Amino acid sequence: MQPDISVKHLNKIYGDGFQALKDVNLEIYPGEIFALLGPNGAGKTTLISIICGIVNKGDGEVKAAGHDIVKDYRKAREAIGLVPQELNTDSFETVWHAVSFSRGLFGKPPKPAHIEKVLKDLSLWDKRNNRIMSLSGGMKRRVMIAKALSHEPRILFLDEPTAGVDVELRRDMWEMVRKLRETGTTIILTTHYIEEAEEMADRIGVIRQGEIILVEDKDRLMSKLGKKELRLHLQNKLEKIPGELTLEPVELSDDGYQLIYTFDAQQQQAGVARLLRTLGDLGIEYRDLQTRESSLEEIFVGLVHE
Ligand SMILES: Nc1ncnc2c1ncn2[C@@H]1O[C@H](COP(=O)(O)OP(=O)(O)OP(=O)(O)O)[C@@H](O)[C@H]1O
Repeated sequence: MQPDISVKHLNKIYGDGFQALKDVNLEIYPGEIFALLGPNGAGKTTLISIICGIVNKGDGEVKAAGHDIVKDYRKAREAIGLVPQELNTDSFETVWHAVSFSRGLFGKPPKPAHIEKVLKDLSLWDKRNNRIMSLSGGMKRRVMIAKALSHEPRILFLDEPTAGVDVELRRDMWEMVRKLRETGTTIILTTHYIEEAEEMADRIGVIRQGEIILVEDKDRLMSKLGKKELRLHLQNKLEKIPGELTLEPVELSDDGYQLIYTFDAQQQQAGVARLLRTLGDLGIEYRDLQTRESSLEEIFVGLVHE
């Protein structure tokens, strides 16, 4: 199968001499949801911007839908929809007009039936005559996606689609992206959130300091890297970790008021239940507990120091 995106030996050095991408090789296939994960400044936006023709590339070859992004710029660009990180939605225009206009920017003739389908797929149909600025944050994000899909691209890039978005809206976005994939669109998203990649991606690429350090099937990657943390806020101070817990992956905070249990995302139930039972047996009381997933940055730190 011909990849929808093919990147070979791509380098990027910015004008100030900073090398943002180093020998990047990547292939993304039709109908995939591919998540590009990496910490701040890793080069995600640079890579996307090059593929989308917004930033000039250095050495190397990049193709979108089989078209070279330099020699065949128009065809390559036409195959791509981009939802940028910065949402530009302070618009007096109506949803319908904004989305139709975006299509026109690609030199495509009007096709109301397509715009209607996109708006319906994104649950924006009822809002088609509303001004964009009057919509909720979530609806505005949908409009950005609708604009990106207006010219019928087969590849959709979402640059940090849920940065700064609340949990409910994030789930909503995930659901919507999955639906889009069902229509056959190839989806590439960048994210800091490992949970987001976990929820949605078929494959994951990890980029760090301009290098793709890993491309892997999601399931395999998550079992390798995924860690969760349970933090117990204790009623009374502990001087040290009780002997019964020394075999567990438990740490005590410096002030003695928190026990921190770190576990593989895969094995949560058994370990947590055992820990809480042991605490009960020891009469150690806690007043609150929190769980959280490690951020990719933390996982990187773990990897780097291994
Ligand atoms: N125009 C530019 N000139 C010089 N350096 C740049 C330019 N644009 C980006 N960089 C640098 O390139 C590196 C990669 O930036 P990029 O925006 O691609 O990272 P990112 O992975 O998308 O990060 P974030 O998650 O913060 O958006 C950063 O160190 C950044 O400072």
